[in-house]
Amino acid sequence: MQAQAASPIILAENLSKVYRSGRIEVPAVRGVSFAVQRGEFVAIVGPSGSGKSTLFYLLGGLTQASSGRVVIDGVDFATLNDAQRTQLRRHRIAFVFQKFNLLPTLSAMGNIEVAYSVSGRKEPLDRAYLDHLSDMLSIKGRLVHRPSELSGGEQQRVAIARALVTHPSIVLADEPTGNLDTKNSDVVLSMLQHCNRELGQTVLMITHNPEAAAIADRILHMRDGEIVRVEKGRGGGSHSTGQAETGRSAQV
Ligand SMILES: Nc1ncnc2c1ncn2[C@@H]1O[C@H](COP(=O)(O)OP(=O)(O)OP(=O)(O)O)[C@@H](O)[C@H]1O
Repeated sequence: MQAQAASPIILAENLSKVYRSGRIEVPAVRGVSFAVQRGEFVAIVGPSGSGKSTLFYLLGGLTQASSGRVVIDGVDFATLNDAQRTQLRRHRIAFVFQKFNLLPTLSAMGNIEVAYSVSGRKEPLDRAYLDHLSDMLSIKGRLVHRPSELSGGEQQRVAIARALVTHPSIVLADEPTGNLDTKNSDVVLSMLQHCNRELGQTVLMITHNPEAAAIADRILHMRDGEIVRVEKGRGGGSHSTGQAETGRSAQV
C-alpha cells in the first residue's frame, strides 16, 4: 500500500471483523480502508446491520479486528498490549454513546470527575473549561443531580461534557442523538461542531439521521460491511485528503 504524504489521525487499512458463534460466521466489516485527517469531521451512515457500530468499536480499539489494522496518530493498535491500548484510548479518544452510560449512584459532576480521574491525566481537571462546557451545554444548574433526576437530553449533555473535558484529540460518537428530541439533538450537534471547528478536534460520528450527517465534512455510506460511497457534507472542511488506497475510488 502506498504511503500518504499527510499523516492521518485515524487510518483503517483493509479492516475486517467476523463475529463467530459456533459454526456461524457473521462478516460485519469487510475490508474497509479509509483515513481521517486531523481536524476532520466524518459521519458514517448506513442501514441497520451494515456494520457501523462494529467499525466504530474497531476504530476505538474496543474490539479486535479479524484482519487489517487501525492506526491512531501513527500508532497501530495491533502493536499494543491491553494496558497500552487502554492508555492510548484514554489519552486520545473520547467516546459518546447513544445510551449515555452515566453511573446512576453519582451526581452528574461525580460522573465527570470519576471519568476524568480514570482517564489517568496528570494535570488536575480543568474546572474553568468544565464551567465553559457546562455553560455551552446548559447543564450548569444540573451538575449536582443524579442521572435519574435528569432528562435524557440533560444526561447526554453531561456525557458530552464528560467526554470533552479531557481535551481529547479524537471524539468518537455512536448515534449521539439517537435518543434525543430535535432541540437536544441540535445542542449535541452544535457542541460536536464547536469542538471540531473551534478546538480542532477530530470527530467521527455514526448516525441514522441525514440532517446530522450533513454537518460533517465527509459522509461515508456503509452497506453490508463495506464503504460503498463517500459524499461531501456541508461542513466543507479542507481536510478531506489522504484516503487510504482502497478508499480512494470513493474519495471526494
Ligand atoms: N457480538 C456480535 N455477535 C454476532 N454478530 C454480531 C455482533 N454484533 C453485531 N453483529 C452482527 O454484525 C452485523 C453488523 O452489526 P452492527 O451492529 O455493526 O451494525 P450497525 O450498522 O451498527 O447496525 P445498527 O444501525 O442497527 O446499530 C449485523 O449483522 C449484526 O447482527
